[in-house]
Amino acid sequence: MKILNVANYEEMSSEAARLVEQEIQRRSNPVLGLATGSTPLGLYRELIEGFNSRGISYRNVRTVNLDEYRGLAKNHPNSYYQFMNKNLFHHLDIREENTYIPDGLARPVEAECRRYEALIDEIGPAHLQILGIGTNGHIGFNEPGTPEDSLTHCVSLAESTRKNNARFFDSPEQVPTHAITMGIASILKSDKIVLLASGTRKAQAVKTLLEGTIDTGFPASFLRKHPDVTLIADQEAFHLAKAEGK
Ligand SMILES: O=P(O)(O)OC[C@H]1O[C@](O)(CO)[C@@H](O)[C@@H]1O
Repeated sequence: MKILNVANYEEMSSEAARLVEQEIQRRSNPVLGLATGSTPLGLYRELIEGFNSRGISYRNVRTVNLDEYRGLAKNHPNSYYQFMNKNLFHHLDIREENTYIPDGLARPVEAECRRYEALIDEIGPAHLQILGIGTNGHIGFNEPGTPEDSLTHCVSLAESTRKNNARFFDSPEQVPTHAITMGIASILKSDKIVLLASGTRKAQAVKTLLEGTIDTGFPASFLRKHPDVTLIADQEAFHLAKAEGK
């Protein structure tokens, strides 16, 4: 794993944007794997800036998102479909039909998971996948216990994840109990992975990622088996690992 230890959130975001833009400029039909959550918001602001002032076009870019809440319609304010439109897609020249996110309402859910995995294989896998990390080591919505060979599937969200994400909803009870997520194997299909971590809240997760064992108890640990992962983390996120000389 390559490690970029940066000063702060802004630097993490601009380093990540630099890697994404490099990928876009060197390919005729780039495929980006995208994430939600608060961590990539700064990256998305940088990409919008790159579109507005550095002339980076998304006309030929296709995107596949990691996950979507189960039971939320596309037009629900907390759906990841809305999140992506509001925080990125609506500010770029990307074509709507080139942006893919699981359908949180599709039934049966197993068919939607199979459709999404087939889509990843058909248009992708991603040339570059952006990831955040949960405090419990989840990537996408792959909670602890998820097997390494998992493909897109429906998950029951950990209470800690629902609690962490409650800040985006009017009340904690409104956080959906389930989600559709790319599996660990689906994520590892990507050519390159860029994992972002910022703030003291993520320090224990970064330490476990770098120093713990590779097993299902900490899903992000499987990233250590991938040949091209770059961790971009700021000083606060690194401080526990650093305290032990890492
Ligand atoms: O970036 P945040 O908001 O800390 O979330 C971390 C992770 O949790 C999720 O939002 C899912 O709960 C992921 O999409 C994200 O990578």
